Amino acid sequence: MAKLGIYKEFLRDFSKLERSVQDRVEDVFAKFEQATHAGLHLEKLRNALDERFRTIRIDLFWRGVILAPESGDTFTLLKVLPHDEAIAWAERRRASVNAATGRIEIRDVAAIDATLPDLVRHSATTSELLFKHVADVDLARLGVDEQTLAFARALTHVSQLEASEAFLPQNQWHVLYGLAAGLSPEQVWAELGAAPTPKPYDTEDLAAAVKRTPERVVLVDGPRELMEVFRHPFALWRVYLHPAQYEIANGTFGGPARVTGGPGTGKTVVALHRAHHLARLGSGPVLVTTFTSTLSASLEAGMRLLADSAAVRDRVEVRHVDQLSYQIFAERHGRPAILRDKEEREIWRRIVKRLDVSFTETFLAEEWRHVVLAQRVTNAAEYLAAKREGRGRRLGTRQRAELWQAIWEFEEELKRRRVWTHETICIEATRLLDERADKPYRHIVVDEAQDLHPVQWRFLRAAANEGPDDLFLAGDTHQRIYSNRVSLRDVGIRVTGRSSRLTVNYRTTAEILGWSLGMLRGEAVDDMDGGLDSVAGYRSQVHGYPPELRGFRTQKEELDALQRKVREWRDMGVEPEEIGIAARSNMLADSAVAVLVEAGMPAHSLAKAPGADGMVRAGSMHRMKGLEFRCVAVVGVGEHAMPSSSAVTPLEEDAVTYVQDLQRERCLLFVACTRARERLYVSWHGNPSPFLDGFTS
Ligand SMILES: Nc1ncnc2c1ncn2[C@@H]1O[C@H](COP(=O)(O)OP(=O)(O)OP(=O)(O)O)[C@@H](O)[C@H]1O
Repeated sequence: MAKLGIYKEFLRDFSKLERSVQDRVEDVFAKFEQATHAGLHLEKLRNALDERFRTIRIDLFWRGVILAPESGDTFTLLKVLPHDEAIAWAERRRASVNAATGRIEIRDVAAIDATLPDLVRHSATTSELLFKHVADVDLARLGVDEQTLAFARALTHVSQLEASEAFLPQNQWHVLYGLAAGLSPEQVWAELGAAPTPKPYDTEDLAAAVKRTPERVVLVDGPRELMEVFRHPFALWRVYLHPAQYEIANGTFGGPARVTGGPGTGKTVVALHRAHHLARLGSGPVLVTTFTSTLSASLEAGMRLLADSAAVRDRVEVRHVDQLSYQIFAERHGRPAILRDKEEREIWRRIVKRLDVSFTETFLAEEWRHVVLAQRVTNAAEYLAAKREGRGRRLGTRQRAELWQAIWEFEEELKRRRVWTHETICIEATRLLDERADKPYRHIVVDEAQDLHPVQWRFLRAAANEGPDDLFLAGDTHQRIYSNRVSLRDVGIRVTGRSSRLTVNYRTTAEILGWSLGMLRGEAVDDMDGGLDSVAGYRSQVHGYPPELRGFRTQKEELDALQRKVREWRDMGVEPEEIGIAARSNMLADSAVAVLVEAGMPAHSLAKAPGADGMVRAGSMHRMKGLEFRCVAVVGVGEHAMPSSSAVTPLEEDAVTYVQDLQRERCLLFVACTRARERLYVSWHGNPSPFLDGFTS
C-alpha cells in the first residue's frame, strides 16, 4: 500500500494557498492511492537532474512535486506550484541521503552551481576562510558530502553561509552553521541528534531515509491523518521537531533526565512531546507540571493540541506544583488555611521586636526559606550545622542561636494558628507521599525547572518511584526569575550524564537574541548540578530589525510614545494579540493598558485575565514567562525601576544575596526581551537602567 509523506516546508506554503487550491490538494491526496495506481499519474520530468522527482496534476493550473523512490512505495509531496514553476522547481533539485545521519536532504543544485564560481574567485583573494579551522575528515564525519565541501571551502564569511540556507542540503547546512557559531565537531554531532551507527547508511535507499526524517517529513497513515495535517499547518511543532529535539523527546533514560537551552530553543515543545511520548507508552500516569498557573494553563493548551487520542490525553495530567501538593494535603487533612504574605511579614515583624534580634524580617523569612526549609532543618543542632551557601552574611554561633530562636517561634506560631504556607503544605504532602507505596505518577515532566524550590523538588521526587524515565526536566538557569536555587543532587535527583542542551532559537531574530544575550555577558550562572551554565552557541537563523531603545524625560512622555509605537505596529498589520507589553511592576503595566485603551486600542492586563483575541496584552515581566509575541515593548527600564530596589537585598545586609538578587533582576529583563519574535522596543524615562549600560548612547 502506498504511503504518503508531506514535506514540512510545503505545509508553510499550504496555508498561503487559496482555499480552492487547498481543497483540490486535499482531494487529490485523499485519493492518492488511486491517483498513483501503478505510478500512472506521476509524470516524469524532461530535464530532470534527479529521476526520482515527478509531478502530479492538482488542477488545470497547479501541479504537485513528488519524490518517488525507485523502489518501495513511500511518496513524499514536496511542493505545490503553478504548472511551469513546479516543473522548474523540480528540475533544479536533487535528493540525497545524508551519510552521517541517514536522513533525507534536498538541495538546489542549480543555485549551488550558480553561486560557487564567485565564491571561489573571492576566496582566492583572502586567507580568511570560514572553515579554515575544521579538517575535511571532520566535515566528512559530520555528513558533509563532496559538493557541499567544495562550497564550504569557498566561504569567507558567515553571511554567505546564511544566504545559502535555502539551497544547501539541510543537515549539512546545520552542521556548517553550528561550526561557524563556534561549536566543536562533537557539539555539532550532539546537536544533530543522530545516534552513531555501527554500519554506514545506505545512501541509495531513499525510502528508508524518508522514514528516518520525522523532523522534515510527516508520514501519514491514511486520508484521515492527512486531513489532520492539512487542517493544522501552523502547528508545525506538533509534528516536527529538530533531530536533536526529537531524540530527547523520544529517548529512553535510565533515570531523571533534563533538557537545557537558551530562550526559544524549544524546551517547552520538547517537554510536551516527551509527555506525549511517555503517555503513548502507556506505562502509567504522566504528570506535566511547572511553578505557576499561567504557565500550566499554556502547557495544558499545548498538550491538548498534541495528544491525538482521548486515551493518550487521559493518561496525562497538567497541574502546577502547588496546586498538586494542596490537593494531596487536602485529601488527608481537608482544606488548609493559607498564611498570606502580609500576615507572614507581620509575624516576623512581631518576632523581631519581641526578641530584639539584629536581623530584619526579610532576612529572617529568607533564612527560613532558603536554609531551614531548603535543607529540612528541624532543630537547633541541625541549624547550627546547616550549610549556608548562597547566604552572604557570616553568622557566629551566638547569632545562629538567636536566629534559630526566631525561626522556632515563627514555626510554633504557624502550628498554633493552624495556618500553612505553600512550602509547609508541600512538605506535609511529601510526607504523605513518602508513606505511600503506590505513587500517583509513573512519569513526571517539569517545565521551567530553574524556578522550583527544593521543597517542591522533594515533593515531585516523592510523587513517582525512582526508575527509568521517571523525571524529565526542562529549564534554563539564565531565565531564573525567582530566588529559588537548588542543587538537584541535594534533593535526590541525579541528571548527570542524562542532560542535553539546545542552542538554536526558533522564536527570536538573531538581532534581538544577540542584543539580549549581551545583557548577560559576564554573569556566572549555576547549572543546578554543581557547575556553571553558559550561553555559548545560542543562535537564531532568522534575521530582522535591531531592538529600538528610547529614553524620555517623564513617564507621561514614555507612555505616549508607547501608544504611538503600538499604533505603528497595528498599522503594519500586526494583530493586537500579537503585541505584548512588559513592565517591572503590575502598576506600570496597568498604566500602559489605560493609555492604550484611552487611545482607542483594546488592551488588558495579564494580572486580571489570560487575555482574549483582539486585545494587546500587558503584564509584569514575571507574567511574561512562557509567552511569546510578534512585537514586544518593555517599558519603564529606568535606573530606579530596574533593578527594583524593593527586590534587591541591601549590600550591607548580605553581599552574596545582593549579587544574586541583581542577577535575578537582570535575568528578568532578559526574559522579557526574549519574548519578542520580530520587534523589540525598550524604553525608560529619566536615566536608563544600569543593565542597559553600553547599549544606550
Ligand atoms: N523544531 C522547531 N521548528 C520550528 N519551530 C520550533 C521548533 N521548536 C520550537 N519551535 C518554536 O519556537 C518557539 C519557542 O519554543 P518554546 O517555547 O518551546 O521554547 P523554550 O525553550 O521553552 O523558550 P523559553 O525558555 O524562552 O520559554 C515556539 O514558537 C515553538 O513553537
